[in-house]
Amino acid sequence: MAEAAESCFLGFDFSTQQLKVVAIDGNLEVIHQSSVQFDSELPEFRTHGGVHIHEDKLTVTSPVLMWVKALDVLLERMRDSGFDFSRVKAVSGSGQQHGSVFWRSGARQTLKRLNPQQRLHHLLQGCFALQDSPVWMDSSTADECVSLEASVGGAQSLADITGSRAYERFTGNQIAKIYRLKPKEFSETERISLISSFAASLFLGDFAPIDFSDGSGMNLMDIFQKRWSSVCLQATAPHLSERLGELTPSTAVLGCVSPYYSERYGFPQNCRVVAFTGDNPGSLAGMRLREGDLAVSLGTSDTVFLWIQEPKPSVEGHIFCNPVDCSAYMALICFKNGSLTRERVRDECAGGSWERFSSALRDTHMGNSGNIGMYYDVLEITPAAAGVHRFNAEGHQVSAFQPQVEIRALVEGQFMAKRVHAEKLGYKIIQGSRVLATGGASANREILQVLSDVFNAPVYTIDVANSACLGCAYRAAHGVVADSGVSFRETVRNAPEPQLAVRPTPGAQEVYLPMLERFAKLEEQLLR
Ligand SMILES: Nc1ncnc2c1ncn2[C@@H]1O[C@H](COP(=O)(O)OP(=O)(O)O)[C@@H](O)[C@H]1O
Ligand SMILES: O=C(CO)[C@@H](O)[C@H](O)COP(=O)(O)O
Repeated sequence: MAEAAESCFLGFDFSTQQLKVVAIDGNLEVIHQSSVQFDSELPEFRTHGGVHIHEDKLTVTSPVLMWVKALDVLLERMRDSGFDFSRVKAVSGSGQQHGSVFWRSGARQTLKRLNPQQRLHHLLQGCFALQDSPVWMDSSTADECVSLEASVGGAQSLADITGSRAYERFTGNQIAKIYRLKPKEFSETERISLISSFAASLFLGDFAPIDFSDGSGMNLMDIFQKRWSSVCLQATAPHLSERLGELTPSTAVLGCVSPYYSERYGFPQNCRVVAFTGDNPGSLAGMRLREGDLAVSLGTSDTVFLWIQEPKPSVEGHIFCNPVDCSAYMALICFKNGSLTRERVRDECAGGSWERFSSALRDTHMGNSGNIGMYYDVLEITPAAAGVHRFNAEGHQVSAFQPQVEIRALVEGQFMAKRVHAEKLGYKIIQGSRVLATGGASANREILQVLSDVFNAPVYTIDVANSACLGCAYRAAHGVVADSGVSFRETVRNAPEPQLAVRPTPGAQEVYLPMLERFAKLEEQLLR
């Protein structure tokens, strides 16, 4: 035990709005947490919510050097606070899913010869063919999606191969757009990484492979064979397999950290780098999800995901390879209008205060007297709809609600959409079902109460709001023993269990069952 307390594992998360890290010791106890907010701490990149929304309102990118500089700042801050890097046995991490990094020819040589006297963002400034990386919020590739689906025989055929029909934010469609609109930059590109494998490359000092789980979010990988689908690659861009490199199991050790980290920060030379993955797969690991549980992540995006054994891809939602068990899968639904929409309504109806936002939820009743709202500030993913739509108890569209009613309508509407769409994918709430909540908004008890009431199930949380970081610290610890046959479940056996946060209010089922039916019909009506 004493020896275990001496060792340490790091989990990083390059998410939409910030870079975060969690350190655990060998007993899996959290010993350090830190973060760098992109908008406020790196203002020179002029992002809003970590991104740039372009004039067409569909193209959304982030400056790649902002992520690199955030890593400089985070590691320097840890060193200056006395963090002992010499204890770190392994690092792993995650990134917002689907985003892509285009490395310029020659970048690999630069990565292999990093001068420890200099900051990474100076060393790597010439390394990117595209300075602005497409990210998951982008929805500018509708044409590429149509063309990819047509080339494989339709949306369901594409889902049968890659786990998802064509989605605008998925990396293959983003690559096809860059190939079409920026042929010069594309031809200068030596390697295309996901944000997760890009981050792993920074630690490795070499190009890191894309892992099976995050690779499932590209519309390019055959999720059953766990290799690139040649028909999808050909439909996307020429010579793509060389540019994408190999795929790797999500539990693989990729190598040791670059000497840069030993010399600059004091990492041991044999500190292992375990494959990085997507932030939702990282959260699945951090929440120690069990079959039957439903996870709800309330970050910049809202997502709902589950552990599944027998995947049945459909034209709604996504199937990804499971990040901790190679024989399993995970199903995921993504909602683009998550925290940023809650923040807008908080600012307009609660004077910018979460406390007043929460009071409004406490002071209004379940079911909101029959008022229902759907808030799609930006073109939604699930369902593909835009605009704000409010309906009164008689089902008539109205132009405004009172502030308190607006707040409840937003939160109830967001959670009813999650339940309706999860049930469409076959998820059933049964006796003993647990909802596991994570992400920034899971710190808000009143929001969790609405979640619990709408799902009529108890909601659990873990101590660390960033389950992706924690999950990747666990994955780092697992990676060093995975080769000797130890399972992830075995590795995290003694980690703290999720704790009960709230139970459904008595009577919730009677209120929400009829309301969910109304919500589903109104949503269908809206789409028509
Ligand atoms: N008390 C709170 N109530 C509701 N939402 C909150 C609260 N505190 C933080 N948040 C939300 O959490 C969001 C950030 O969540 P996080 O999971 O860290 O995002 P990401 O990982 O996508 O960068 C913020 O945009 C903010 O709206
Ligand atoms: O697109 C998806 C999942 O398919 C998003 O969930 C991104 O992975 C962004 O994650 P957050 O930064 O919101 O956690």
